[in-house]
Amino acid sequence: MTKARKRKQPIVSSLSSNATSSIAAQGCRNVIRQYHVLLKRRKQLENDQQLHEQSLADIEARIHALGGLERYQQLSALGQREERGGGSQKVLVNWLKELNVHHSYDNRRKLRLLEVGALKPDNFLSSSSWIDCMPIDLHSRHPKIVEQDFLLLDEKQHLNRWEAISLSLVLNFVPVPKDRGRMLQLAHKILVPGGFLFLVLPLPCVANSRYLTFDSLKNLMGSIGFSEKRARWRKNGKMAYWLYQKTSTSKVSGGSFCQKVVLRSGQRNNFAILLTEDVEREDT
Ligand SMILES: C[S@@+](CC[C@H](N)C(=O)[O-])C[C@H]1O[C@@H](n2cnc3c(N)ncnc32)[C@H](O)[C@@H]1O
Repeated sequence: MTKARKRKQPIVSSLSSNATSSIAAQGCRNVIRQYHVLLKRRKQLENDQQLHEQSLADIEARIHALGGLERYQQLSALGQREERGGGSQKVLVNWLKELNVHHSYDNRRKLRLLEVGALKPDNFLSSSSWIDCMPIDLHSRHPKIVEQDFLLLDEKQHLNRWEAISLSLVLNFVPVPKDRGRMLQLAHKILVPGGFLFLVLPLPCVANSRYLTFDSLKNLMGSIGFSEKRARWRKNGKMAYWLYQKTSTSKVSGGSFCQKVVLRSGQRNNFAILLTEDVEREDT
């Protein structure tokens, strides 16, 4: 009798329990990393005066070969599954509860949360009695997720509209340091005074960057007008989480945090966040 052959599952598309093995997780991380590298390279080529169309076409083809944004999101969603510890929203909700924020809201007046980079429409379902979440993403995977680039939000329309904003694993997706800064500054502008910003980054973005340290991030956020309420990471862990509160007006001026400064040497990554001098200052 011939032995029934087991069909091999491709590492990245399988949603079976195989996918939760550490080898599969490593495979996912590798693809996600390659995707980030290609996004950065594409942005560099787009900005290059002597644009090599051939190179750009090559990058596009490689992004396409990896499966594009849809595949990237599919792999990222694997990381959000319960067996891998679930999504970061648990950390945000727990922190808000620790700060007793939930006591100020109820079914009639819920906390208005803008979730940027939402892979699922119902991440905050278990807190829906006091959180009203609007999920947005560059590419919507569900009718309830609004397809919207956060960086292109109409600032005036969103002014003072949000009591909390979540940027979980979004800043590191953005390839240009100035756009990362713009994201944080825009979040500050559209939050109500006292509003909360939840930030999640892969730990190496801060723990092993040439241009960013935990202290410099705290100062950079302070200059935008955020004070750090909570921070969490583990040595040798994968993720770092922060909760900030909008406590003051922005004080970004005089070039601090507006250009790259090497803070540490050695074998490190180039993750950086650059701010733009306050528009309000330019207006006055
Ligand atoms: C790694 S996934 C993060 C998913 C989820 N928030 C989490 O914590 O696991 C990054 C998501 O951010 C989205 N994204 C990146 N830049 C964005 C932007 N400017 N506006 C809206 N969504 C963005 C991407 O499309 C992608 O779905």
